Amino acid sequence: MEKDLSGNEGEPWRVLEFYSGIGGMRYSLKKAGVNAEVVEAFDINDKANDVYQHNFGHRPYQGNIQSLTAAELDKYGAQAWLLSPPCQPYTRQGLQKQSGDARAFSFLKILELIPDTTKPPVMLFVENVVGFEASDTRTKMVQVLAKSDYITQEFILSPLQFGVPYSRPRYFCLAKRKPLSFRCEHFNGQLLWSPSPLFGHDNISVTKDDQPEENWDKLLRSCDPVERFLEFNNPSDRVNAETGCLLTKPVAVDDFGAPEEIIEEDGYDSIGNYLVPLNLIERWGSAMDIVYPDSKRCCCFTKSYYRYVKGTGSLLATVQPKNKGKASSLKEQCLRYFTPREVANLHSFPGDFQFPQHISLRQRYALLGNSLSIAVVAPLLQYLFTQASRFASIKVLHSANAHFSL
Ligand SMILES: C[S@@+](CC[C@H](N)C(=O)[O-])C[C@H]1O[C@@H](n2cnc3c(N)ncnc32)[C@H](O)[C@@H]1O
Repeated sequence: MEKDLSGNEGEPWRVLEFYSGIGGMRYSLKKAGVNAEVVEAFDINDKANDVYQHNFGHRPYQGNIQSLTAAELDKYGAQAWLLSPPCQPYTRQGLQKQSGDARAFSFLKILELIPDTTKPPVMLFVENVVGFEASDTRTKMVQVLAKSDYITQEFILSPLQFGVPYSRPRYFCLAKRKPLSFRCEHFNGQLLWSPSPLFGHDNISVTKDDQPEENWDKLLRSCDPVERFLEFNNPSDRVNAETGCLLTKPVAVDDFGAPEEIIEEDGYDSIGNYLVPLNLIERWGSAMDIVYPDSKRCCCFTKSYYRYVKGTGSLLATVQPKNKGKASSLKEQCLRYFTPREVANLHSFPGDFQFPQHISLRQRYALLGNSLSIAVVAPLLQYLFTQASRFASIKVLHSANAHFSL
């Protein structure tokens, strides 16, 4: 029998959110319908913390996670830890130094504190880039967790598998401390490439080899079109090919093709801020990933979107040519950047998520690029917080939820 998502007989689960950024995990927890309270969030970046505070009314602990001690963590009495550590040590574009990269140290340090805490968390959730699953950091993580009595299930999933026209495959590790168990126990210790266990289908093949291309084609067809995620999508917002984008004044670009940030009089709400300058199209057009309002897929937005065009995210053609693609002149297609609100929409952030006014356009893109897809993380958290058997959950809750004081 499955337990509902409430914590300790109606009491919320106490959760710590490490590497909180702009709060993607916290939004996902809310969306998952988990009865949980984020008792503290941790991030070293003051701009990320400004955004988090603006939306949640609480400023995360601003400091290096590496310097936290087991005694400090004990004070929070948390039963679940959510972690999205830096991904640069594992990205294909990076040096792939993995656990040897200084940016990986804090994550391993925090995991190694688990046996030293008096009440270790009963659930953990880790998010990272594809590539992490083959790293020595992942090997060390699994060893540390196994030693402390955790069982794990790992996933590689993309928003495309949840109806969102957005390719952002990411690695996830879900861990539970025995005697807690997963709803689909026979996937313990496996790396799964399908969300089907999250929906209670435990008889479906979920390995990488079980995902033939025709399955992906089918998935893409079932996604919503990109236009559903646009904030400038009325005919009057579409840039006029003859007047709009051709009038765009050439914008100064740096050596990498990054346009200077020029904010139009009416702030970030003007479509004029997002037009791709013609001189940038002339220089970098062949490297651009272009999508249309009716497209069913766009590329992952990274933290360098708007600063560089190559491999950082898609551009939107606001004028649909007769022949899509680069055969038709890019200049006629009136290319524009996706706005930060549109990137947030593709990350499935709620409509009331906002940036405080002082966060610049580049900072907005950088913070969003570092964040995560709520459409993917929410069902994973729902799966994590659902216990397999009433017996197991009651037993653990008695030991894990004894009263804590802050
Ligand atoms: C991949 S992002 C996570 C973003 C977050 N999940 C969100 O929804 O925005 C990693 C975050 O970890 C923070 N960070 C990196 N190293 C840190 C450290 N040693 N201590 C505290 N925060 C750190 C960065 O500032 C960044 O916001």
